[in-house]
Amino acid sequence: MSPSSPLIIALDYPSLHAALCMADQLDPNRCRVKVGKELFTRSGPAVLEALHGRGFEVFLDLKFHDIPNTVAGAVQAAAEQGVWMVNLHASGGRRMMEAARERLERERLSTYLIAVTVLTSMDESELGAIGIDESPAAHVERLARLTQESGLHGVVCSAREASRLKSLCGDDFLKVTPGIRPASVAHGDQRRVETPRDAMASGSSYLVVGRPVTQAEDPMAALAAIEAELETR
Ligand SMILES: O=C(O)c1cc(=O)[nH]c(=O)n1[C@@H]1O[C@H](COP(=O)(O)O)[C@@H](O)[C@H]1O
Repeated sequence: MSPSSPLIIALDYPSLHAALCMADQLDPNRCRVKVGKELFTRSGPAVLEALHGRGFEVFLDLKFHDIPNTVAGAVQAAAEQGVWMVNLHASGGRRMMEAARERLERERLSTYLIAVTVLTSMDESELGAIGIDESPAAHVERLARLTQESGLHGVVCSAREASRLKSLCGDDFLKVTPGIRPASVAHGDQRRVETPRDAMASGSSYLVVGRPVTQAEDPMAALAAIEAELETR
């Protein structure tokens, strides 16, 4: 059964063993998990098998960005391994996104396909330095529109943009929001952050939480505090 919780815990660990130690403390009925570049590069598909075997729905976060044919093949490979969700970069463009979506349709694979808009670690000055002269919010909007027109299920954005995207793209278009920081937790490399409660209030569909839980002195207490914060919304 799919968990009703919006929480996705980012298993950003340097080994399969470390990731599974955390997964074994988590309840697949209460959260989903995310496998990212570091863990997948080290452990490969074995980590997906291990997490699926424990009953978790897995978001494979490899943020594909390449020519359409290559990305379509990579998305198919991810979906064939049974992941719940996979992502690519919206900045790869419409043809790339359409090719990936069409491949999933052709193969009758039901994995959620979403696109990263503007990384939550980026602010306006960093966007300017790569030649994008609009605010993060405006650029997120532009890429979210393109993503929706390309037929994907939703986007990764910061929770700060979620409410605008909700009115622009509708309730069913997924807003997956990393950069979640409970009030007392350091922002680290994240720039466009929101607390768990405010992220849900602004229309996020799913909250991606990594270090506030995984690097906490007591990860399970940190997770329980976030769950409690969400319950009092
Ligand atoms: O696609 C993602 O998951 C992602 C997109 C984005 O814009 N920002 C972002 O932080 N992420 C991922 O979300 C997780 C956030 O982790 P913490 O900052 O530790 O909570 C990391 O695994 C990032 O790779």
